[in-house]
Amino acid sequence: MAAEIIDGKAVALAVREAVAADVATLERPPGLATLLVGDDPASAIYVANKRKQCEAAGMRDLHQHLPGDIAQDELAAIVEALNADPDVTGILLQLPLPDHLDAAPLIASIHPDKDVDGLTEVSAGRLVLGKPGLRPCTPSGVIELLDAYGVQIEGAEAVVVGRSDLVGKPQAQLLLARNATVTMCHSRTRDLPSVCRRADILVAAAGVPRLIGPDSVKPGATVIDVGMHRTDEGLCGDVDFDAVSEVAGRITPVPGGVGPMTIAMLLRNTVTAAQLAAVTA
Ligand SMILES: NC(=O)C1=CN([C@@H]2O[C@H](COP(=O)(O)OP(=O)(O)OC[C@H]3O[C@@H](n4cnc5c(N)ncnc54)[C@H](OP(=O)(O)O)[C@@H]3O)[C@@H](O)[C@H]2O)C=CC1
Ligand SMILES: Nc1nc(=O)c2c([nH]1)NC[C@@H]1CN(c3ccc(C(=O)N[C@@H](CCC(=O)O)C(=O)O)cc3)C=[N+]21
Repeated sequence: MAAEIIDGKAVALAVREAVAADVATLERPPGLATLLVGDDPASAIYVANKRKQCEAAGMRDLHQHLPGDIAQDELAAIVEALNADPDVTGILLQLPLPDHLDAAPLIASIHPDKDVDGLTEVSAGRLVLGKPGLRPCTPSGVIELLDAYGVQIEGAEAVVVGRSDLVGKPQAQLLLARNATVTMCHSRTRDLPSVCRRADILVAAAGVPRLIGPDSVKPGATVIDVGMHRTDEGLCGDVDFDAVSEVAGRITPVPGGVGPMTIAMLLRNTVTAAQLAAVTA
């Protein structure tokens, strides 16, 4: 039995329509400041998509394309100016940055109520403590997909492969907050396939092309592929899609799975940030 394909494009479209409806009820359109430093081609495509969808949802696109040789203190000053600017609802610093820049202090300096990527220390703390706040886009998009397909999270065995600050760690926290039994795997995990086979919900975010094969999947499990790799044959994920589809109950494709959700949740977060700003104004 082939697995049901989880259609991230369709769910993302529904989220964006709901966001546009929420934007229409706000007094002022939210403004999203995307910062793209340098000319990484993949980042340029992502940021272009974010900007296009931001405008389509009725929000203001406050993009800045900065030179690849910008100094750390210049970039820090731009973030500070955006923090202070009431027209700026959300700030997104596209990663990775060029090698001479240190991303950590820049991310840390983003005002937590404008942190639409959910990457600041305050946002991470709010997530862990179960307080309202802005959640990282990719893992919250994964939760949205699970909900859209009626996958039961409460009580489920969830295994997350990867423990990055951007994806794996917040993914585990979000699943835990929904009462899954969560296991986190990483590069030092002994016998990854046997741990993965416990999963009712398996989230692959290791950044290793086709790391997850059919021997790592319990029959009927829901498999979510966060990985994104450009190969000569096109895009692929961290999951061996063709082989795993024969075992899994549901599976996300790459492209058309988690990727579109990341952008939809960024727009959702921008509306949430506008609402947070309205409360504190
Ligand atoms: N679709 C989307 O919207 C997005 C997709 N991505 C994609 O998701 C993937 C992961 O991204 P990100 O979290 O930023 O990546 P990172 O490289 O920051 O983290 C990778 C994690 O996977 C672990 N890992 C690496 N190799 C293995 C292995 N062989 N077995 C088990 N664990 C392993 C690492 O372990 P350790 O900690 O021990 O080093 C690390 O925790 C990438 O392909 C990225 O392109 C990322 C963001 C958004
Ligand atoms: N500060 C920051 N926040 C991020 O959220 C962030 C980042 N930096 N750096 C890089 C990763 C990667 N990322 C993706 C966004 C959209 C798609 C996406 O739309 N993917 C489409 C395909 C796009 C294509 O064809 O290239 C899909 O999977 O269908 C993928 C990956 C966000 N990231």
